[in-house]
Amino acid sequence: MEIAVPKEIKNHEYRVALTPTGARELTGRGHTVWIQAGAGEGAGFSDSDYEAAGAKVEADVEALWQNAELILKVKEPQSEEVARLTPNHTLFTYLHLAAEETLTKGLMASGATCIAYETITDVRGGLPLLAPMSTVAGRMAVQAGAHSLEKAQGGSGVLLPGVPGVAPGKVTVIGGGVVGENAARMALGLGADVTILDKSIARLEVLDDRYQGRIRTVYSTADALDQAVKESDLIIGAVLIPGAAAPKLVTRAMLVDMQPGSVLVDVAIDQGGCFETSKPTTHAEPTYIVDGIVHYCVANMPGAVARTSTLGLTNATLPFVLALADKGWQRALKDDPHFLPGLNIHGGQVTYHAVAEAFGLESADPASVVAR
Ligand SMILES: NC(=O)C1=CN([C@@H]2O[C@H](COP(=O)(O)OP(=O)(O)OC[C@H]3O[C@@H](n4cnc5c(N)ncnc54)[C@H](O)[C@@H]3O)[C@@H](O)[C@H]2O)C=CC1
Ligand SMILES: CC(=O)C(=O)O
Ligand SMILES: [Mg+2]
Repeated sequence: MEIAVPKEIKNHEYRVALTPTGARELTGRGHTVWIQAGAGEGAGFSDSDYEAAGAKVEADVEALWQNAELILKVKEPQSEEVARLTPNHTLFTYLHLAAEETLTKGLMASGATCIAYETITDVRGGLPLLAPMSTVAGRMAVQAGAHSLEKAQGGSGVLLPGVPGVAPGKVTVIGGGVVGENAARMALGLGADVTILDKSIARLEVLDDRYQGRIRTVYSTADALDQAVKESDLIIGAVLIPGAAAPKLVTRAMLVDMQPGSVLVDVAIDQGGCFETSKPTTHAEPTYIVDGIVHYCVANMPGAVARTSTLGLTNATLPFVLALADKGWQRALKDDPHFLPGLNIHGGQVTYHAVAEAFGLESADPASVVAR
């Protein structure tokens, strides 16, 4: 199969979708890998590293896309990339479509087959291609939040660990999944006073058992959210309803109850965000202030630590990439019931129910699409 790996073009996105190690696996099975010149540089891989793995380096981005059957990316296609997609392409990347109507319609119009990393499942009910980047983003969320609390960033001037004789800052994490647990672990490590809110009792049980009372667990209700808003120096938004737009859990009206200079880090921004006042930001300008509250809403947080993130992401994606290359998308999805929910768009139709629902569209059943 002809496989292309473009250089990412989203703001400050330095990850790459395939490492030289992955390229070697593919070329060793007889596939042709085209890597855009410089695509791996941000993650520490040179063009010659890819050439040594049997890949071909292509400087002409139009030719790269035109000749490919399978396109491997990290972030959702930007508008100039959507324009390059055709019905001959299978695109494998993060999509987060429920928050992006224009992108959804653009991908439908392209006729391409679009498979999203973030909706692939596993036997334990997890999201194995989201998890590694959620781990990174959760860990970064506390760094970003702690920095945003500094006065020069518009913050309240609270140091999360406190000092002897001065109480630590309070951190509330809404959503105790992969992002939430990793954020809580980092906040705990810093010495902050940490609470996790979740709707899942089973998840709260796991966290309670794992952290033995060092992290407070609270069932998420409107009352619990009101309380969190009044008390917290830093709130991290980490909820997810897979594939769907995030629920707005903190409204603008609630911000008046927060201490001025407190910080909201909305990691769930890639699914539209869980604070009413969130809007996507970039690493170039990560924060803004609404009603005295600092908001950090970067939709590609792991892009900033591209070396670690690329290695973590590609470890998880490689088996799926190999299946797509060896079998073609239809067989690969048909053979694996956990890969099948990755199919978000095919032949102009949305094939993921929560995405279709977000925009009032009809969805096609992915199982019948792959059976065709
Ligand atoms: N901004 C960025 O760069 C990145 C963003 N993310 C995003 O972070 C979000 C969280 O991802 P994961 O932790 O992997 O998901 P997850 O599925 O592991 O965890 C989500 C948690 O939210 C809980 N939840 C759902 N609705 C809730 C509610 N109303 N109140 C309280 N808890 C609720 C669930 O029970 C679950 O425990 C996703 O939107 C993901 O796409 C992930 C990586 C990078
Ligand atoms: C999950 C995601 O959107 C990212 O890693 O950028
Ligand atoms: Mg996005």
